[in-house]
Amino acid sequence: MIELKDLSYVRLGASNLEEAGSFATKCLGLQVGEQSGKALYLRSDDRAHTLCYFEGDPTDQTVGFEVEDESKLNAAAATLDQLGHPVHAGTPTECALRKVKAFIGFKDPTGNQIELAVRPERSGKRYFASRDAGITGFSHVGLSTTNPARDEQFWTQVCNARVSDRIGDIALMRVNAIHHTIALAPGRSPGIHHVNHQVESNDDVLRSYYHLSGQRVPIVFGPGRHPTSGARFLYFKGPDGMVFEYSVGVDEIEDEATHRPRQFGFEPSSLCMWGSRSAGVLPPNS
Ligand SMILES: O=C(O)c1cccc(O)c1O
Ligand SMILES: [Fe+2]
Repeated sequence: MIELKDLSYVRLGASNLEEAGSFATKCLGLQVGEQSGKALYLRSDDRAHTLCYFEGDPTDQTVGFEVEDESKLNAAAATLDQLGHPVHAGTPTECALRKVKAFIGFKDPTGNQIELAVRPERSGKRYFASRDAGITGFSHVGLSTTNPARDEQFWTQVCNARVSDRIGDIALMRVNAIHHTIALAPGRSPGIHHVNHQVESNDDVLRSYYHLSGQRVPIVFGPGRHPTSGARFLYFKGPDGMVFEYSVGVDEIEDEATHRPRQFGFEPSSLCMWGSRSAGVLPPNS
């Protein structure tokens, strides 16, 4: 079994790197860790980066997860290979671009580009952004799925994710105590559905609602509250249509051994208990 320890980074192709950088710093509230040539490294916590925008195709999107060490990485490569997922071992140049000691890349059954990494770089400097969005960290990703049951099985049976809750057939899955690190989202093609950062308080969610509205950033869902994780949230659209989510107050699963996933209906009240309706984002295109 592959054991994912944590979410490590997302890599997003940007059609206009300057625009992406401006959104990330002035709207989202990330800190530029480093700008090197055609890549922009952005920080949200004490790591060297958690988001990398690179000049390229916006459909080129990758999620990186941390695994324990190189021996676990090698075992993961063997497992994936056995299951018929072609595995690419990161070259030294590719490792340097990700600021990790080693990584492997593969595709999940939908075709999402996934990487497993060891020893992602930390920074001696604390995260300090020029826009105070109240970000406390990088928390989860929504991943497109063309077959929710098949992909839930892959993530739980191969990668040791555990289902915390389901909305219809859509699984919210954890890899540690946090309610979910991976949320599956039905879609027609692979890709990242949304990128979540946690913020400190309800005030931060609402402050951002007004700030982003003023910057003419499209708000696509919320402010609202998820009955599943209990989090208060706001979703908005960034460069090349990528959806970002702020949330605060995501539950932790207290007892790993006894937690049973709850089943929520596939209906709007399962996504927001305050009555907010999404603009085609959740469920996608509805
Ligand atoms: O936080 C959640 O519970 C949640 C539920 C549905 C969709 C999401 O993106 C979520 O973050
Ligand atoms: Fe989310």
